[in-house]
Amino acid sequence: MTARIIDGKAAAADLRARVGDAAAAFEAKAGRKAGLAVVLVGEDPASAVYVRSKGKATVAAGMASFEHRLDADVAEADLLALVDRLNADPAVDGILVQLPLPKHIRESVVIERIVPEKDVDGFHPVNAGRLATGLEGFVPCTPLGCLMLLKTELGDLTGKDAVVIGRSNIVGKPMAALLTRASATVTIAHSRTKDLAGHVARADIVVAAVGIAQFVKGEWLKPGATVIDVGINRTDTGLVGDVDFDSAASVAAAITPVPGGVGPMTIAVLLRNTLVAAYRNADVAFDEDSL
Ligand SMILES: Nc1nc(=O)c2c([nH]1)NC[C@@H]1CN(c3ccc(C(=O)N[C@@H](CCC(=O)O)C(=O)O)cc3)C=[N+]21
Repeated sequence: MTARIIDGKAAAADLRARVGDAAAAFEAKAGRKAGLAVVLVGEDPASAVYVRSKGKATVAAGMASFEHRLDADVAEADLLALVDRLNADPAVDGILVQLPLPKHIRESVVIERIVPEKDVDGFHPVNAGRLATGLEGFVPCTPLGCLMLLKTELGDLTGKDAVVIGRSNIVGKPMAALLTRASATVTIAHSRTKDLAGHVARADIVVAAVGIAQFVKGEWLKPGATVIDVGINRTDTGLVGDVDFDSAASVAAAITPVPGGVGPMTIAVLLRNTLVAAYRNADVAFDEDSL
């Protein structure tokens, strides 16, 4: 078998176009653009590239982009003061503080300072709790993008066996919560799971978010499985995912490539979350399921 390649770039372009329409409608109703503030601390080149592409995509979707760059040695208190200003700014609907932060700044303190209503990353513990308990909040962009790709690929996920490899707060845990909410049967595994191959062999859906290049082998997969590769690992030969793509593509029914899979969806969902925040914060009615 040779797997279908799930085109994340096309799916992301599709979502961005729908967000663009809804952003224009928001501006007409609210009399202002939806706004996203992105904060970058330091000069990490990869982070700078992401922040630039987020800003471009925000403007292209008809929303306002506010970029704040702080020196790598900025005091934690100064970053918190900026977050306070953004929390209070009515032109800002969403706030994203690019991670990772320099070692001297406590990420958890910064994330908890963002008001949950503007936490479009969905990293605030209040939003994590809302997802876990089925309340309305914000869901982290990468796992929500993965869920959208899975629903497009498979339709209803009820009763499907899913294995999520990786248990981070930003991908693995929220991914498992979303799949559970979608009535899949979910196993959360990780790099030290005993007989990981045995767990993967039973899965209709495999989400790899373990952060180890080409960790998941095609031989582990159930023939016909759907594979979502969240990994972005820079190697001598270029970008590779957490899945050994060539061996997996000969067993799976469908698989996301790296690049061009989950990554572009992450940015499109960030725009989606920002627009949803704008409608909620402006108290303008909106069918969130239309995105
Ligand atoms: N507060 C915060 N929120 C984030 O969402 C966040 C963050 N910090 N820190 C860094 C990670 C990483 N991230 C990516 C976004 C898009 C691509 C993406 O579009 N990738 C393309 C291109 C990859 C490339 O060529 O580098 C692709 O996979 O096709 C990748 C990675 C968001 N992150």
